[in-house]
Amino acid sequence: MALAQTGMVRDRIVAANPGLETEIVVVSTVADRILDRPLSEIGGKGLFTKELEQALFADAIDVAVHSMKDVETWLPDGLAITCILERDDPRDAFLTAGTATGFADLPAGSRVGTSSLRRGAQVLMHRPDLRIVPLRGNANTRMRKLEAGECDATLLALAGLQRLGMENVARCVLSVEEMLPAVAQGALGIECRAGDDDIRALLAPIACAATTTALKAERGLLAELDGSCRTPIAALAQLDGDRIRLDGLLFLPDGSQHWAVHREGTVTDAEAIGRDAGAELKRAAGDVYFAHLK
Ligand SMILES: NCc1[nH]cc(CCC(=O)O)c1CC(=O)O
Repeated sequence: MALAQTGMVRDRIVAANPGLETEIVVVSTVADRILDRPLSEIGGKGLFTKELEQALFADAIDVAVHSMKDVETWLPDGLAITCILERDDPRDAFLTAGTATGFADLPAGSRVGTSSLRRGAQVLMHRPDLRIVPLRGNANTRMRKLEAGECDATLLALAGLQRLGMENVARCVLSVEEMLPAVAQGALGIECRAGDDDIRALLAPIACAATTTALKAERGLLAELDGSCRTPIAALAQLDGDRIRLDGLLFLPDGSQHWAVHREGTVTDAEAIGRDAGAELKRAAGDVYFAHLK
């Protein structure tokens, strides 16, 4: 998926800057190498970005293409996300080798394969009778495991499937009411050295203002909470002209309890709206919740 989306972003950069010469440098990350444990156990999301950031510092690359979902809340000094592209569909897709049309009609006791705390908690919130089993690997590996019967169903970001040209494997796309996406799901961002004005200028034409605003709110919410992969959090901001609506959910990992927040306001306040929503969730869930996750 990373290679597919990097190629797409490169094509966008070249389309906006005709004649520009580019080279794709493949950098593998810890998250690519350790596939047998949940990310929440290995240590969170820096795992997708650390080696790319080292390559930026070392001048081995000039831009790093990230799924914004995998980008930590705080970036290292000297680096910046200078460009966020127009968001693809942020929703999750439901996949099964059986006959179910969504997780709502899976037989009781079915095993849903996911190593995402957010997806697991949210499935259990709606269907406490289902079982969550760990499942990692790229989309093809997960499909193979699904077909081999390691689980009865799984969930994957629709945007990722689309970038691989695999959206047809989805049995259905889950509504955001059923499965609120991860912060920034479906959005790609470009990180570069903060002072690199030449690169900034090349990227400016492909940036999306609406997505940038939505992510300010969602990432603002995350920043107020413990924005690591150990906290099951979901959030989605939707824009309508100069209005922004933000929905957030915080769960206990077993789905037995959740806290919801909804905020509306004007786009200029996006980040404050996110922070405010995050603070409300934090207050509602209480310190005990966060102590429990540490
Ligand atoms: N955690 C891996 C990851 N990071 C971003 C995406 C999906 C693509 C996106 O959100 O841009 C995925 C795969 C998935 O969750 O199914």
